[in-house]
Amino acid sequence: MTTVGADGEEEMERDFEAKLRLQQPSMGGVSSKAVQRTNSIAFRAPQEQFTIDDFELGKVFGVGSYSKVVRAKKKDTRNVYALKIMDKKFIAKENKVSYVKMERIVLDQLDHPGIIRLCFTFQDSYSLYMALECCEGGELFDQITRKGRLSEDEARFYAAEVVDALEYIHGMGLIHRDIKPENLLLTIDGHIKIADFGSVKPTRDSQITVLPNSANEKACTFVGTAAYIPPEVLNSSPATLGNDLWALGCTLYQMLSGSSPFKDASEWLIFQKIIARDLKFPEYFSHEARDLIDKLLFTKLSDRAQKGTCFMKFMQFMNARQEFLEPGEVIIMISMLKKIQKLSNKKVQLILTDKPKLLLVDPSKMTVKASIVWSDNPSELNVQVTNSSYFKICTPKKVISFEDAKQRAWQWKKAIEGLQHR
Ligand SMILES: Nc1ncnc2c1ncn2[C@@H]1O[C@H](COP(=O)(O)OP(=O)(O)OP(=O)(O)O)[C@@H](O)[C@H]1O
Repeated sequence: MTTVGADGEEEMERDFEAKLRLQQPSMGGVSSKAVQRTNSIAFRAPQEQFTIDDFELGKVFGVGSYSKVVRAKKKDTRNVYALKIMDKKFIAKENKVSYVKMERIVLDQLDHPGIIRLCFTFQDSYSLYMALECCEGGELFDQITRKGRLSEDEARFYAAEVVDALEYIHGMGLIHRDIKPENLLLTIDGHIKIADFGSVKPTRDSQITVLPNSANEKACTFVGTAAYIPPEVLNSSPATLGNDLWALGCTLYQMLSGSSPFKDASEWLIFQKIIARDLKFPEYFSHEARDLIDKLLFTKLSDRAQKGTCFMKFMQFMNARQEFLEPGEVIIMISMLKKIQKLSNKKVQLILTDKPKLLLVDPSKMTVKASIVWSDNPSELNVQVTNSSYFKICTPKKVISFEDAKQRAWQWKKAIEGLQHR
């Protein structure tokens, strides 16, 4: 980890600000592009000249290990933010400079409805401030604590949203490394947003621009939270995407049972449990939930990270209570999309099955809202792609427009046309 003195503080201020310029990575560009290490970055979220007096401060949303997050209303615009306030001296003393820089730089380049958005930053002599999109619904952790545990339907809904955002994060070549219910925040209307990107690590082929050395930094350093750390990290193996799968397994277990699977009185005892894979399922877990969690918590990394099997188990878990599927009917493609309407846009799951069937499902209840009449004839059913994020499904009666944050518009067209020509 970086040792920080007065120079460290200066470096932190400089990197936090956007004094430096450079090309932005092309979003959705070539995935094999190497991690860009650079001294200069042109930030999307601007460094403003605001002061804390420009805001009316409200309740404290939460306190992290090196920050306090406060509800803050900008006096002139009346816009509300979650202001993450970090004391410069404390950050320097606690060696958290690299975390702050990483979070600032990474959040700036991410753009997904399931990820907290960074709006702008500013600073004064004592503190660094990050104005984040506000999550008024609190932490998923509190939701679990309040209810004791969540139903499988609720867990399915949250798991689908987390997986959606995590797929995007992994697709950008990032390992989050601190997935846990405390870092899954809820919007006022109950949707999940992943927060706390201080522990993020870019993979070698990441599309994200980072500062020099930060891709190698902390590679084998112990980061994250004890109860959610995979066994290989305890053996000093470098971080992989498998870290987040393991943590997702622990989080899903916690949603369904109320506590994390390897909970114990001390970190040492927790680590013993993790290494021994001392995993017990309450008897009320469904077969599908057990199966998925069991897979996500495979000790052997190569088994855990086998994408196909994980996806299959996830689908089985998601399908477990979906009466709209006939026995043996298989989901070919599923996406959380925005259905674009005149007055307000709506989040929907678009599902394509092998029947073939095209269904619009309410993601919070997993109930069918509408079914698009299937036809093998392209004049009666076709997909028009505007760009990788926008497409329309057209039938003689109806045209439905969608926005796909994961930019899979062309994949949707291919999947539907593939079934028409089967
Ligand atoms: N955008 C937000 N909206 C509402 N609350 C938030 C937001 N961001 C963070 N919080 C709250 O503040 C807490 C601390 O934030 P965060 O995890 O980012 O801080 P940290 O110092 O990086 O913490 P950690 O110790 O987990 O690394 C969160 O757990 C959450 O309760």
